[in-house]
Amino acid sequence: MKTACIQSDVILGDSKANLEKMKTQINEAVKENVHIIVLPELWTTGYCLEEIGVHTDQQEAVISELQSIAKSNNVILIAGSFPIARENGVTNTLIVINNTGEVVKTYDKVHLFQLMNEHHYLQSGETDGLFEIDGLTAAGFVCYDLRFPEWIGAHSQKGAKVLFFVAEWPIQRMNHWEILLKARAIENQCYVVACNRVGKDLANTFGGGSMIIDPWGEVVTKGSTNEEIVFGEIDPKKVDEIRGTIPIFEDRKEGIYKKFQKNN
Ligand SMILES: NC(=O)CCC(=O)C(=O)O
Repeated sequence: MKTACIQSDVILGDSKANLEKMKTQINEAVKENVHIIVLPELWTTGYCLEEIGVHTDQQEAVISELQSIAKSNNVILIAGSFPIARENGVTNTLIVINNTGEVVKTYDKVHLFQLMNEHHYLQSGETDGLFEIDGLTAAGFVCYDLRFPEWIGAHSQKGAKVLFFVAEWPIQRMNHWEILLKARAIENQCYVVACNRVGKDLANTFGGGSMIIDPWGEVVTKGSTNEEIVFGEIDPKKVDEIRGTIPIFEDRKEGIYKKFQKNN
């Protein structure tokens, strides 16, 4: 499955301009016959959290345009995350669109990142990130979720073979980004596909470095710190091969873990 991560820069608070730019980049990716395209976290608005409520109205039109793009190009979009207005506030929501243009998954970021003030402006999600694409079980997460291995692991234990991460991850913690992505691939014996933005906002410079990592922890492809499209292949058979070689899911000792948690 040929996969592309579009690690774009983001114009702060300008959904229309960001969509126009993203459409051009999606067209470029489509020319390379990709199966799956992954976009970054909050790429329509960036982290303009103080005024995020003003931008939520425009997201429905953007998502509907992406649905048409997915359908007309026969491509799956792990469409990044969007600020979505809910009853209790605004969530940072990952959207997955299949190749017939249907929204097949919405996942609200569960772990809000205090260092970037998300907890002051956003509501956290409470539901899982599992979905199916072309008969393959996958899971999607948003940025800081990467630091929570129990949460990611719960998804591989439910059958996920590919883990998608969409991010706005600052450049000063790129060593964490790379090590954590590799660790999540190895410990879950999953492909990891991670798309991070580049460029700056008022508070941060973002590091790009989008990656595809195979279930053995080998880097299939890695982006630079510049705007670019990062391409790589996912081979789901490799997941089964590696799980057959070192059967960590069979060897788990669920009873012992539960006993320890209960007694402490
Ligand atoms: N947008 C985010 O969630 C950033 C997470 C991050 O930078 C980290 O170090 O974790």
